[in-house]
Amino acid sequence: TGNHWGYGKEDGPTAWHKNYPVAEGDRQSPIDIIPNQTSHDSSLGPIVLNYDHCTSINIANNGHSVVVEFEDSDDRSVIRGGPLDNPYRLKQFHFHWGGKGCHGSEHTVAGNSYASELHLVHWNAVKYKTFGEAATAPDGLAVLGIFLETGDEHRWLHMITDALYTVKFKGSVTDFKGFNPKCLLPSSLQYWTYLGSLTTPPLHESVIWIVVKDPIVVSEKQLGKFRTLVFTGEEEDQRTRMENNFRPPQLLKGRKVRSSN
Ligand SMILES: NS(=O)(=O)c1ccc(C(=O)N2CCCN(Cc3ccccc3)CC2)cc1
Ligand SMILES: [Zn+2]
Repeated sequence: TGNHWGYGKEDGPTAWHKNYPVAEGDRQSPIDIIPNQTSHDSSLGPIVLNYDHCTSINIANNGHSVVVEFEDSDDRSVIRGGPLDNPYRLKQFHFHWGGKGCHGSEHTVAGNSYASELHLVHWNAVKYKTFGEAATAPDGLAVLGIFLETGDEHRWLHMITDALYTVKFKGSVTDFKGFNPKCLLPSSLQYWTYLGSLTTPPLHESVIWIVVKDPIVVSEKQLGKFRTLVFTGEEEDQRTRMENNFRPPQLLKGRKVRSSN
């Protein structure tokens, strides 16, 4: 029906262009990042995150991923520096992941995928009045991408995974206050940056991507809890496990990927 989209055979990434022709545009995401083909740019300063007064509101299953939303009515939690000309306000973060033992990141590095990818979504509230308006502007959004690889248990991820049972079904939302996503970042914020798009419909070409080079490590058990979510609503008889909710890499089409030092 209508603009319904998903990650299945019929409604997945290869079909999105039918309802969202920009899927075949010149600045689509994700991409395969080939480190020795990126250009090192010494003018690229460090990424600065001011999340200390961030206010998480809720955690939700939107039928595509699990999303933690933030209060974004002022500049209490922003990202600045690096390739950004303005501070960008934190709006939400969410994850993309694979099936058991499979990989599920969206960006790949020299053809290699990670188990999962965390996206911290920020919007340019200096130039635009609302997130929705920013989401359609070429410099409207800044998304910080963090790779997750499996290994030892992550000491703070349990704060997310312990809440997942409350948002099993599409459309479920529960309170989720006092969570600061700074605890999900690797120690080094060295990054690659390029101009791209949302990786889900409507695929707006409005994202300045900042992909952090170092992954964080989470356990297979923690990742398995994401797979207890379902794409479908509680009222539906079909229970489709939420996994492989990632778009594969798109053509670079001549874009430059810059590397911080
Ligand atoms: N994977 S990702 O590229 O990091 C990514 C980032 C943001 C979203 C997101 O928040 N979306 C999707 C499209 C934008 N719309 C804009 C909007 C429409 C109507 C009223 C308000 C905002 C909101 C929902 C999705 C994916
Ligand atoms: Zn995403």
